[in-house]
Amino acid sequence: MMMMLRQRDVVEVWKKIQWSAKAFLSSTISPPILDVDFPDIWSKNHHQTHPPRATLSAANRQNAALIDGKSMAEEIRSGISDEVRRMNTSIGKVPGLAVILVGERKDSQTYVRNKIKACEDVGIMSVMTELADNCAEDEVLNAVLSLNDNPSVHGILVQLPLPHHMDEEKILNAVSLDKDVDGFHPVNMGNLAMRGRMPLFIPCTPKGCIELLIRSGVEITRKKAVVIGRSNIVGLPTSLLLQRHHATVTTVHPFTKNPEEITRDADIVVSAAGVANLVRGSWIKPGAVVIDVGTNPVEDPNNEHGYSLTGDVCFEEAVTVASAITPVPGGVGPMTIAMLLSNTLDSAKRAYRFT
Ligand SMILES: Nc1nc(=O)c2c([nH]1)NC[C@@H]1CN(c3ccc(C(=O)N[C@@H](CCC(=O)O)C(=O)O)cc3)C=[N+]21
Ligand SMILES: [Mg+2]
Repeated sequence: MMMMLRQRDVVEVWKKIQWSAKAFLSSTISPPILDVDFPDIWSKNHHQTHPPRATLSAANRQNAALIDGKSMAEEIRSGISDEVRRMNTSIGKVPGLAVILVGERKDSQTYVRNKIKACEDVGIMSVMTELADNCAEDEVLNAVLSLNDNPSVHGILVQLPLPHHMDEEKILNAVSLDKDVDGFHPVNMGNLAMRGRMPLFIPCTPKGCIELLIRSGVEITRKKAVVIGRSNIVGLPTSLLLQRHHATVTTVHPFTKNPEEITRDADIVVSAAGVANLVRGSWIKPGAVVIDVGTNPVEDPNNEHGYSLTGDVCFEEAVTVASAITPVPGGVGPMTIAMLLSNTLDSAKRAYRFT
């Protein structure tokens, strides 16, 4: 069922990349795959070919330590709160975060509300720009540009995904490099990827994953790490960051042969696939550390909203095999928000040369 990228597709895609398409199509070498929109479709078969999911019982006891992202995030936030107070006392300034929300997606509204509440809790000033689903791309662009020029704003976050009619790349490129607290600007991402360079900001979720590992006493250097997923916002920067921490990193994605076997070789597994229960207990090497980035909505009649959040990892199974594991919720999610606050504080300190 896996989608294959045929040569014809590759050429079609390549035609979109105009700057050197002609040169390549007329040459004898194959065009490199620089697909701007490759289909990251995970096979749902993994679920069906496995035995039914285990449930936690005396027979399969929990062995893994729980990595408590919620309380680690609280600790970090309390430190940020102290720093914000110190800044305010000594120079009369506080960090400012601007959030741009386009459209009416319920999940995006919830995330944005949580981020703004987190700002309030630590004394970071926040401003919110809400735009309608059908607004023009230029309105979003203008909002970004005016925030770029606003000296009391030190971080700009454009909540993703944007409505389909908008050019996400164009809008993210417009965010001022030194206010890019999400770390999604291609220059920040490029600097993260290149040796000897320092990005101004590291994307929040990857940074949160590393912080979880370090605070749990997990040594990253020399470890085999597998990152499941290669999205721009999580999988890719997490791979880069683990590599900078001297792990040997393998990326698993929908075109990977034997993802189960490859994952089972890892000392550290970070899953950011966005598929509920993709990673079964059999994917985990005994004693491995599992970081579950997935926040997948699954139907849940017992929940007041009719759905609840579940990770990429089949928790009941993995918890009997791993040495440590993050829960969902209460793992990576709260750390993502803590890192956003931390990036915003860093940005304000840089802007005011406050140390
Ligand atoms: N420009 C941009 N930056 C982002 O960082 C970004 C984004 N767009 N779009 C959406 C994703 C998703 N994301 C989450 C943040 C916190 C939790 C979180 O705190 N989760 C809680 C549970 C929340 C709940 O129960 O609703 C937890 O895991 O414990 C989850 C997901 C940031 N994202
Ligand atoms: Mg992905």
